[in-house]
Amino acid sequence: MPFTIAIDGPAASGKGTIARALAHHFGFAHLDTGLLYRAVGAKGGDPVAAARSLTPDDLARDDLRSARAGQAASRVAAIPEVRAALVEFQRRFARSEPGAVLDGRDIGTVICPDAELKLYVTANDEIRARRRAKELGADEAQMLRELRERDARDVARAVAPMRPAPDAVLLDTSEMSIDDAVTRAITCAKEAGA
Ligand SMILES: Nc1ncnc2c1ncn2[C@@H]1O[C@H](COP(=O)(O)OP(=O)(O)OP(=O)(O)O)[C@@H](O)[C@H]1O
Ligand SMILES: Nc1ccn([C@@H]2O[C@H](COP(=O)(O)O)[C@@H](O)[C@H]2O)c(=O)n1
Repeated sequence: MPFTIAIDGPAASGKGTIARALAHHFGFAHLDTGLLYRAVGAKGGDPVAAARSLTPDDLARDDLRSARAGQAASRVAAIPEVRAALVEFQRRFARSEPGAVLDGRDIGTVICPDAELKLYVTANDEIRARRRAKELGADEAQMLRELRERDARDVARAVAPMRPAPDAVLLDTSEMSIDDAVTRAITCAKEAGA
C-alpha cells in the first residue's frame, strides 16, 4: 500500500519546501498541485476546457511561479468544473509507489482524505510576504496585499475551500528555519509509519 502525505496551507507558508524535502527523504513522488491551477490560469481561454486538456508542456511553462500566475490560479480554482477536471489525476498520483507527497489547499480534505499523514503548514502573513518577496525579488508590501487577497479567495470559495482537515497536524513555521520545519515534518511522517 502506498504511503500518502497530504500538505495544505496558505500561500508561501513553506508547504512546497517541506513537501520536496519529505519526498527526497523517503524516496516518494511529489506533486505541487498549485502548479495545475497556475497552468490552467496561464493558458487563458475557457478555464474548464484548459483544465480538461492540460499537458506536461503546460506545466513546464517558465512563467508559472510569478505573483500574476498565482492570482490567476486562485480565480480559476474557484470554478467547480475546473477542480473536478483535476481530481482524478491528483488521486492517481497519490497512489504512486512507494509513496507520494502532494501539497496544495484541499489535499487532506478532498483529494486524499485517507492520507496516512496530513500536515497543515502556516506562518504569519508578514513573514510569508517577506519570504515570497525575497524569492521573487518583489516589493514586500505588495506581496502582503496579494497573499492576503489570494488566501481570502481560497478560504471563501464554495467548493474545496482552504482549511485544515480535522486530523491534520498543524505546523506553524513562522519562527522555524527551513531545516527545523523539515526535521519536524520528517518526525511526523515517521510517527505516522513512513
Ligand atoms: N521555514 C522557513 N524559513 C525561511 N524561509 C522559508 C521557510 N520555509 C520556506 N521558506 C521560503 O519561503 C518561500 C515560500 O516557500 P514555499 O514555496 O515552500 O511556500 P508554499 O507554501 O509552497 O507557497 P505556494 O503555496 O505559493 O506554492 C521560499 O522562498 C522558501 O525558500
Ligand atoms: N490544491 C490546490 C492547490 C492550489 N490551489 C489554487 O492555486 C493557487 C496557486 O497555488 P500555489 O500553491 O502555487 O500558490 C492557490 O492560491 C489556490 O487558489 C487550489 O485551489 N487547490
